[in-house]
Amino acid sequence: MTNRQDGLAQALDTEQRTVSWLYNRLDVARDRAQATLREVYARGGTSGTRQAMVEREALASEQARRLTQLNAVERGLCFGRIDDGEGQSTYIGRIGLRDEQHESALIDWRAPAARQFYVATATDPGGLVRRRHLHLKDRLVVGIDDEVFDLEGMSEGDRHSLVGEAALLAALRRGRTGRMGDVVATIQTEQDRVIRSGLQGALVVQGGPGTGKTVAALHRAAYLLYTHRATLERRGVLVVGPNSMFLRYIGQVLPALGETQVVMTTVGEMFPGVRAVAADGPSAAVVKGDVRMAELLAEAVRLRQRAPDGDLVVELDGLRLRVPHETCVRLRERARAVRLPHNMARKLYVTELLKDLAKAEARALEESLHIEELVVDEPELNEPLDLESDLDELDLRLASQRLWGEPEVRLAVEELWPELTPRRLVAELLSSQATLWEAAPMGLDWRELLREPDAPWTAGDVPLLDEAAELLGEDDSARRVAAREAGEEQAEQELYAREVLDATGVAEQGIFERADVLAERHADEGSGLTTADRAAADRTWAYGHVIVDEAQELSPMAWRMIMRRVPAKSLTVVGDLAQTGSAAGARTWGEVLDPHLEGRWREERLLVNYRTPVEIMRVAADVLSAYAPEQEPPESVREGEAEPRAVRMPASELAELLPELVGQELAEVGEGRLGVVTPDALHAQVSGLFPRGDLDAPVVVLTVVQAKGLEFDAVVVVDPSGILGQSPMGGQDLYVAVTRATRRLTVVHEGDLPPVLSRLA
Ligand SMILES: Nc1ncnc2c1ncn2[C@@H]1O[C@H](COP(=O)(O)OP(=O)(O)OP(=O)(O)O)[C@@H](O)[C@H]1O
Repeated sequence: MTNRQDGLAQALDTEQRTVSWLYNRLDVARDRAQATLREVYARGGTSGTRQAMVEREALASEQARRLTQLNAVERGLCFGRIDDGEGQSTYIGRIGLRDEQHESALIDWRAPAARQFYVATATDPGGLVRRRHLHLKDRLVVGIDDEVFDLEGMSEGDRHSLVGEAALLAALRRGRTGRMGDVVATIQTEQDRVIRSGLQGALVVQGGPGTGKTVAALHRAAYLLYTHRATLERRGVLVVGPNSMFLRYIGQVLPALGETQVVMTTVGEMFPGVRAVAADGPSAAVVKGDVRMAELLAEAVRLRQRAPDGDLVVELDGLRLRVPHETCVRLRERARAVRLPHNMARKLYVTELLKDLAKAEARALEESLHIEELVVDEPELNEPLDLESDLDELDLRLASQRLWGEPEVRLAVEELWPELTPRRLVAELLSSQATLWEAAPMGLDWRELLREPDAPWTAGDVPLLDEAAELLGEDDSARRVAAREAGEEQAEQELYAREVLDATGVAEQGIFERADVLAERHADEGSGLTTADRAAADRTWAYGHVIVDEAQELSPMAWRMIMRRVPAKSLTVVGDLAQTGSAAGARTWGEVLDPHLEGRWREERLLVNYRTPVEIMRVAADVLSAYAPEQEPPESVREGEAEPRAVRMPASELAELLPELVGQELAEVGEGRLGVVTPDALHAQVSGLFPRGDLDAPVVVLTVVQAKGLEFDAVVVVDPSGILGQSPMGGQDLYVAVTRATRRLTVVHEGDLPPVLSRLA
């Protein structure tokens, strides 16, 4: 055995001992959590005092959460070690663990003490002499990578055990599984800056394809939850992605980091009860996303607050109740002046109108009595009646209540100031040429909006529904009373919770930070709902932090909706302006963010591409310089195994030749995954050539919109000219398509290759 092999064997042996011991600590922690859970359940169901119940619930859910977390970190529990010049070693892992003496044995990757593992460089080692990556298979240490910052500072023994292969490159060479994995072991310094950036304010992460924007944003979510758990568990974290396929692709990253309480959604799903299933054409998308749609909707609501053409006349039991036109106008203006949402202002309007109708009823009654000409002997009874002015407040209230029960009165109110739901307002608006014409501000091409009344909702409609909900408001007085009562209850719950923490000693174990968090979790006693569940179901939920991925695709109207979800304006905005595919999307970050944040946002740039090898990136750079010359392509971190190529294939032979080509490519990537990216128009036809597959299937056929944010070992781009021509952003679409591959790229074309791909000719 050479000295070096000897050193490696020794190092593996040493690390194995540490790692086995750490797994043992993990098992002990799990057993303890399980035992506590069993014990809590054994104490019975809903019997006992309220305090006992709260105590049981608190312990049970907390231990269950802890167990989930402990189970999630089984794979790759410990992945790194840093050594300082004093001979001190620190192990870094997915979770923090302590030894029997309560001394720290494994440091959570998010803790400040772990930071040096990610940021130390040869020029600025920050006191480290070595950084070591540990590669585990199950619980076995199978490999070690060392980076030495100070050879002199290391002991003789350690110098012998030095091992080196860049951990990052090893991670990047791994075949894709169809799901994004976490990268805790290999976070790069520029990504670490993004991940650990403060919670306050908005952080924009701009970077080319494959620069790790998504992965960094997700690790940032885990970091923020760890660092600000009290705030964020209470308010929740929302991740907004471009489509449900993408959400499935990234769905395992946070659970693998032990974080399960994050709400993930798309713009099309952000209005509870509505699922956007259709897509808008580029022109309609631009108009729907235009910020002037907010004015149009506000005007559409005003148009639903009508005054009758002449006087308001309601026929009731043979009486004609007449409210003069001017009175109706005055009532409407008074109700508008309170500046409440439509449905709330309606209450005021109806109350006032009913009073006027009650007076009108009295007048009508009086007139009818006069007509009958009551002649009585007693002279004082022959005085003209004045029923209207005889009505006092109580009479008016009673009369109003009675009138509100009359269908004729309801009908009249429905005509003048109807109660509206967002869906009704938007559906009726978008299918009425006359209303659109009347409500649209100058210069907005409202004709693009026209559609059938029962047309399915699109993702572009969802921000309109949300805007409408704001303008209409809901009558939430009952909910507010309940909330006030719940607030009183909360104080009581907190007291119980604090007692629980003290009594059980759980607080000392550092599992809970705050009694109010615990109390809030139990305010929903019996429903079993978590913060994430409650937040996802509530349109008006105010999140503690929002992460928007592929943020360049969002329209100004979608931004208005997102900003409503995060009043504290604590956001991570992740995207690439060079990949904007939606005609309604962003051209600059300032243009979409300044209206909400007035320049109060900071930007980090990621410049290194971890996905696409140099050879493929050269092709992508040609596309970028033709269609978005102001944008810089990122620099690839590695060389590829194969030159990208173009294959000519007549459309008539696609059915036969494409599966053949895909088969060859699949054979090249072995266990890896392959994505076929097509123009929208070819998607159905090409999909039909392959067994239907989701992300885990070896072959997936996608449009560019669906492929956004995803990656595959091999990519076959079909009909690049079709992609270029399918929308005003076709150039950006082609850039997205050719940057999805981690190893191999093939472009299939029928006619001449578009000039931007001439490198492949
Ligand atoms: N530090 C890292 N260690 C290991 N792998 C990494 C690292 N950073 C990024 N990667 C890998 O690079 C690939 C691209 O990352 P990601 O999808 O986050 O990029 P992106 O910038 O969001 O790309 P796009 O703009 O195309 O959506 C992923 O497979 C990711 O796991």
